Amino acid sequence: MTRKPIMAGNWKMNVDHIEATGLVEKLHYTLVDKEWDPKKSDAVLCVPFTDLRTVKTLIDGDRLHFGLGAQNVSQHDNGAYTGEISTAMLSKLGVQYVIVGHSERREYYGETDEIINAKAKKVLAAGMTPIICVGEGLDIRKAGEHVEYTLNQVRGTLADLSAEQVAGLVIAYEPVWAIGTGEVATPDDAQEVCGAIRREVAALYDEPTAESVRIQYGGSVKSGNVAQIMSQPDIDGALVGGASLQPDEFAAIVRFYQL
Ligand SMILES: O=C[C@H](O)COP(=O)(O)O
Repeated sequence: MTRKPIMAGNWKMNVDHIEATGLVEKLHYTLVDKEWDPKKSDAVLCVPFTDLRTVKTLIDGDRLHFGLGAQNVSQHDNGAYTGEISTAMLSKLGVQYVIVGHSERREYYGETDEIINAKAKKVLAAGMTPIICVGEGLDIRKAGEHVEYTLNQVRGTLADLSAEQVAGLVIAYEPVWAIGTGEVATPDDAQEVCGAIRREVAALYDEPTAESVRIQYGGSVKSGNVAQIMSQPDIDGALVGGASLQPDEFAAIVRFYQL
């Protein structure tokens, strides 16, 4: 089984909808210049809610080979949840991927594995693909408990999902201490946990499901370290923050196989 690499740019709370047009166009032209082959890697743009419509219009109008992603969603269907956005609203806009449980959502907005699991179920029910984030903080890493801690998050966030659902989704392993810090996990560190996640999926489901699920690494991924990270057997892509705001950098990450 060969898993198609998936590079997702998480713009976080950056880039308004006017700026988004320039960023997407620059990224597109850089990739065209460098002869990116979209059959070799998926490129997904996870943009702020207010940019979704603009980016979707560009993708459709210019037939760009980018997947469209959101960074969060409500676990509720509709109703009195001021400020929230539903899966139905996202799927109507043509969103294909939704990041759920990013460590910033866990840390600043109190998202638990139960909430993230509920969100993932809603995303799947709406026909979109969740990118489920897991990963340990520095204290857990220092205590040497990072594998068990992360696997616990995997079990919690995948609870009650079917093998078929898990086979099609994306799990992003992001050690919190490596996010936005310039401190990248070594390829071996990243592989240790990504390999453990795949074995856990095999134990919870079966081998074909584990072979099919795509596992990303995230945390200070740049053009200079992506090739080494991607050379690891259980790493199928990257969830990229800061470097996804720079068209040259993100284009190089998407074309990691040519570096
Ligand atoms: O979602 C992306 C991650 O939080 C990684 O962010 P970063 O590439 O800026 O370290």
